Amino acid sequence: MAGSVTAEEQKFCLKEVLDTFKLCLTENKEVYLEHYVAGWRGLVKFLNSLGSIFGFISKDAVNKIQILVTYLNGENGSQYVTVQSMVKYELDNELVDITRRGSHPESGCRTLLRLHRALRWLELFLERLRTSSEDSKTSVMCAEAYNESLAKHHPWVIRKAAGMAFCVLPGRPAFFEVMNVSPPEQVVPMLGEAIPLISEVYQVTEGLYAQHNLLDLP
Ligand SMILES: CCCCCCCC/C=C\CCCCCCCC(=O)N[C@@H](COP(=O)(O)O)[C@H](O)/C=C/CCCCCCCCCCCCC
Repeated sequence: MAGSVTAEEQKFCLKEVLDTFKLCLTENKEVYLEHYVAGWRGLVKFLNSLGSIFGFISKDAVNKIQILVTYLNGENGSQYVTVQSMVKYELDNELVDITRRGSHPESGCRTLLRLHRALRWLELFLERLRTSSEDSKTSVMCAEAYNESLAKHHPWVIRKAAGMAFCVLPGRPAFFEVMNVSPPEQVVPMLGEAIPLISEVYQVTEGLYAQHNLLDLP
C-alpha cells in the first residue's frame, strides 16, 4: 500500500544503524547529512519500541530530523549534502542565529548541533553497554552517559523528565533483544564496531563546529 509503513520497516535493527554510520563519512572526512539523519531515524525506531514514556524525546528527535530533511530536499538541497557544506552555506548567507535566537531559530547548524550533542550521549551509553556485565542496569548506564553529556545543555524540567524515563528502561537482556541482532552474542562485537564509527563522526563534527565557534548556538 502506497505510503504505509510495515511493522518490519518500523523495527529497529542494530546492523542497519551500523551500516548507516559506515556511510556517513566521505573520503575527505566530511559528514554526509543524508546518512547522518538516516542513522538518527534508525535510532528513533529503537526509542519508539520502548514505550510512550519516551515519546517526548522521540518527538523532539523526529522534529529535528525533519527540519534537516526539509533542507536536504529543498531548493538549496545541494548546499546541504555534507555538514561542512551546510555550515559554509548557512554562515556565508547569514542564516544562523549566532548569539541569540532571532530570525533563524531553526537553522540547519543549530538543529544539527542538538543531535550532535545527543550523539555524544549515544557514544558514552553504548560504550557502557558494551563493557557492562549481564546484571548491569541500563537505567544507570543511560543516566551516567546523559549526565556526562546532554544534561548540561538541558533545563531542570527536561533533566527531571529524562531521569524519570530512564528509570523504566528494560533490563540489559531485554534491551539487547530489541537490538534485533542474531545471534544475540553478536551484540557486543557489533557495538565494538559501531562505537568507533559514531565516535569519528562525532569528532569530525565537533572539530568543525569548534573551528567556526558554533558549539554554543542558541
Ligand atoms: C544502539 C541501540 C541502543 C541505543 C538506542 C538509543 C536510541 C536513542 C534514540 C534517540 C535519542 C534521542 C535524541 C534526543 C535528541 C535531543 C536533542 C535535544 O537536546 N533537544 C533539546 C533541546 O532542543 P531545543 O529546545 O534547543 O530545540 C530539547 O529540549 C529536548 C527535548 C527532549 C528531551 C531529550 C532528552 C534526551 C535524553 C537522551 C536520550 C535517552 C534515550 C534513552 C533510550 C535508551
